[in-house]
Amino acid sequence: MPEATATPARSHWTDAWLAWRDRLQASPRFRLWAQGFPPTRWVARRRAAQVFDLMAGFVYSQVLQACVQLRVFDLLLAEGPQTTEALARRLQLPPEAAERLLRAGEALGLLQVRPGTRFGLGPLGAPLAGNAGLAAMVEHHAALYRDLADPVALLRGDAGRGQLAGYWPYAGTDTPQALGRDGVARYSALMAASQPLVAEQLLQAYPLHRHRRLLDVGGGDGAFACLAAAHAPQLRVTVFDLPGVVAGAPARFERAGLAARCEAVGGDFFEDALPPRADLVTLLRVVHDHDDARVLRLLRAVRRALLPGGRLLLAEPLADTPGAERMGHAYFGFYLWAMGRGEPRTEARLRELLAQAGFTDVRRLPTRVPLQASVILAKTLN
Ligand SMILES: C[S@@+](CC[C@H](N)C(=O)[O-])C[C@H]1O[C@@H](n2cnc3c(N)ncnc32)[C@H](O)[C@@H]1O
Repeated sequence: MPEATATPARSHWTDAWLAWRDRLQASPRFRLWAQGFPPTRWVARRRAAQVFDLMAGFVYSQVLQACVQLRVFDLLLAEGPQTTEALARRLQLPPEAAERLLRAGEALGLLQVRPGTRFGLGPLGAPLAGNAGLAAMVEHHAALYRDLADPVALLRGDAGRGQLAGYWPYAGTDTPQALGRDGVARYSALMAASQPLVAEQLLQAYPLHRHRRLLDVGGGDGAFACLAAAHAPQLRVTVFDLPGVVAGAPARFERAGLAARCEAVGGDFFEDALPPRADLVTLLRVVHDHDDARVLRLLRAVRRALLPGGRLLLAEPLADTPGAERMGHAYFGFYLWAMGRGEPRTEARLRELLAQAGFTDVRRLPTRVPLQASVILAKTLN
């Protein structure tokens, strides 16, 4: 391996103070003292619990995975609290194994012990019950979990093409148009199931009633197109995505009774012209999948597709979102690395890219749960 040429690190006036603080916090004697000293005791306990949670988080995720795969939350919502024995029979688990899972779920707030030694939904399990989008998200993490088994190999690129890269095949090819329906079916179903989580944030943040023609770029097989058309009865909607993906859209439009106002166009948004004359373009969970050069190409194509003064709505989880900091660089940073393309971006970085692509009046619109999606609105100059 060629030796990396290291740039000498610049020093800063805080270095000496921070080095002293680091040495202090790393010292076992100081830790013992801080754990016993009343004013610092609570900080020491909280830090210890935070470190433990980082260490054990992968176990918690797999407890959740087991509950979702076994449909524990759906069952408890439909049938109410149940004893361990009854649940063991329903889940087809040995009673001791069911007890282990249920107690773990209780400790994580997913389940709750109810009177009569029965288990019911806990405060974190209840929102998952009956939520097909969240369940699909949790289940597809099985692929990422396998890729993360050796995180250093993943970072060094020694692990080869991983499971997640296979899940999102467009991220590993320069000819995504060639992907057939089979290759895109799994992720398209996941996106359709989880799209309401994004749409509910976006439609609350930005009413669509002032627009006439919406183009949903990278819009999958039309899940958002349907939600938007149902939300705004005056709107005509075109969904643009890879041919293998949009092939499923007409049937969705028919089922929703929206075929008269919704249409689907297949193509590669890096190579093909986008359908013109939209007064609103949406890019939902699309930009973070691609590197800066591709994003610029896409944004310029979007600008060309918009009528003068048209708007772009970009919705995706942003890095450095207050209150959801871990979601950006930690979760999406590793997720997209395993996928093989893309990166989480801050609002500031997206603003730069939008300005370079010829957009103006860029605003972040408040959303109720920015963890699910942040929304950025921009206007075309021409
Ligand atoms: C993460 S999914 C988001 C789907 C949808 N917007 C949603 O939020 O449910 C990204 C979408 O971009 C599409 N896509 C990726 N590369 C593309 C390309 N070069 N041309 C057209 N669509 C592409 C994918 O097929 C996929 O449907």
